[in-house]
Amino acid sequence: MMDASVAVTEQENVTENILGGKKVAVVFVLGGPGSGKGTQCSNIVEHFGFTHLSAGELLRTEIKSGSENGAMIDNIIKEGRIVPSEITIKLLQEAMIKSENDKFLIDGFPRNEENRAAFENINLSPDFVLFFDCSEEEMGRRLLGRNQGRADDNIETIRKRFGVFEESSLPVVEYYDSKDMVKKINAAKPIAEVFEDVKTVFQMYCPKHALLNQATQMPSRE
Ligand SMILES: Nc1ncnc2c1ncn2[C@@H]1O[C@H](COP(=O)(O)OP(=O)(O)OP(=O)(O)O)[C@@H](O)[C@H]1O
Ligand SMILES: O=c1ccn([C@@H]2O[C@H](COP(=O)(O)O)[C@@H](O)[C@H]2O)c(=O)[nH]1
Repeated sequence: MMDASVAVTEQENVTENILGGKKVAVVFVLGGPGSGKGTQCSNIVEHFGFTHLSAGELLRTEIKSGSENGAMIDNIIKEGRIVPSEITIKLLQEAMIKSENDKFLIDGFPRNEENRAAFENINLSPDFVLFFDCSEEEMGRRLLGRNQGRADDNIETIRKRFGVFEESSLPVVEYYDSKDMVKKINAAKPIAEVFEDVKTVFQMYCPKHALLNQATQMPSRE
């Protein structure tokens, strides 16, 4: 797996990602439950002008909206299992089309091979995959301390989520790693230190943003 300090260059030979009439850039943000994906995505949004789409958050919003799939999604999340691809992909597509932005962090998706293949079937592919690597012990501590009232942040569901991550989600990371698309980050460090490593990856990916940020000390909003 490539270390995060190795440059990610904008790929010349990838299929163009066209969605809703615009060309979009997608970065998948993967890692175990509690590895810090959401926390670091907020920092990336602020510094590099991406829009953060958390698949889990879109599903929780769908439950709250009282949609016909709400009860089914709720049950799946409480059991730590994975929602069928067509539901999650529809929510992600709608959010990307609705957004005025053209670059997206897709956080917590794809979670299994079926998710990954279904995303490829809509002719979108990620520019790269940011993978937050952290021990279960540390992730468990963080989840139990998160205190956001999430129905799945209890010890029983956390154990199931870890099992699903190991069995179904890690193979997705391995798949992208076999294509040299994974930037692995040591997520066990304090938040600010993790972000230093994340910044290195994104500065290499979007050097124009890095220069703008250096010149103005302001978040880029291109
Ligand atoms: N590097 C870190 N060190 C210590 N605590 C952290 C770190 N990163 C995040 N946290 C805390 O751990 C908890 C989980 O973080 P976060 O919600 O970002 O994880 P996540 O990977 O998005 O989780 P999930 O997949 O369950 O949504 C939060 O309370 C957050 O403040
Ligand atoms: O693509 C996805 C993303 C999430 N889920 C379900 O939601 C919960 C919570 O996800 P977080 O990323 O921790 O917010 C997850 O355990 C799954 O049950 C999903 O099915 N598909």
